[in-house]
Amino acid sequence: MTELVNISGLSITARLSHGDLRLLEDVDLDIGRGEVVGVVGESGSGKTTLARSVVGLLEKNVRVDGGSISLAGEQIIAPGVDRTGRVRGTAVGMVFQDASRSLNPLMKVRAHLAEVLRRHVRGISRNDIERRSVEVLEQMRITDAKRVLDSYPHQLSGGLRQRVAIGLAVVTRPSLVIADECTTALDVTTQTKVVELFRSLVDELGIGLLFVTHDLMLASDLCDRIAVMNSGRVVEQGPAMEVLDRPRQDYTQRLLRAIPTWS
Ligand SMILES: Nc1ncnc2c1ncn2[C@@H]1O[C@H](COP(=O)(O)OP(=O)(O)OP(=O)(O)O)[C@@H](O)[C@H]1O
Repeated sequence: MTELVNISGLSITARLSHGDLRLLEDVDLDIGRGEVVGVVGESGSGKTTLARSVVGLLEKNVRVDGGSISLAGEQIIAPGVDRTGRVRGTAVGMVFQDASRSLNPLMKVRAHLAEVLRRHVRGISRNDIERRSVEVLEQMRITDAKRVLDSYPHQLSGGLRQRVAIGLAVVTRPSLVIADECTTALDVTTQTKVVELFRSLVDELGIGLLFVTHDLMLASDLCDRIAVMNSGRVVEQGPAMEVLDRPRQDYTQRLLRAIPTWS
């Protein structure tokens, strides 16, 4: 599998009024093209910090003080280096937890897609915007794309809104998508459909997917590899079935025991 993302020895610290707090400690993680890598762990283990570091969306009090992140061979993050502005929204798409919050309630879906396309595809024509918008919604398995384009977010179901949010993340044809707890707000049936959609997008488009979740069952359904985080460190990583069926670390075993239906 061709390597797409290489995270090597990444350490990140937050500056607080009473001193420094280590958020990530010496994290190594690779993502290949056409590969889904799940990042799992308890609340506060550092999953979101890791995901946001790849797109440079860290808060002002947070700094990278060791290691690096490369995307398609280009270093985008290192101490004192932040080239994420040039890949965010173009080479890297993002989907966050709550689609209704990432969509502007006053804008129709058509205007959302047009805004992203105009921002990232210089000189794109009106016809191409319309063509690409319909195409991406169809890629999201949305059958009535024209109706959805003419809808405001509140006129769509939660599942459809999340499909639109995923469409917005992939409309610029990124090589990597980062999804942070993007199914958490959905009911179980809709979660399953979103997971199936992600799997087919990754297989069809050959993108890499970094899938952050606290839900190990979901991770087992979708991910090729899994990294388990605890207190800012990756404590275990490997092929999903290996990590989940034969966990080596006590911490992973405890996470699995906390799922009543896991056997
Ligand atoms: N800017 C910041 N300043 C101070 N502390 C921070 C900052 N950002 C994150 N943290 C702390 O770092 C730890 C890791 O947070 P992070 O959001 O990455 O965890 P998480 O695994 O994604 O958790 P959750 O599943 O609840 O979203 C938490 O204890 C959090 O409070």
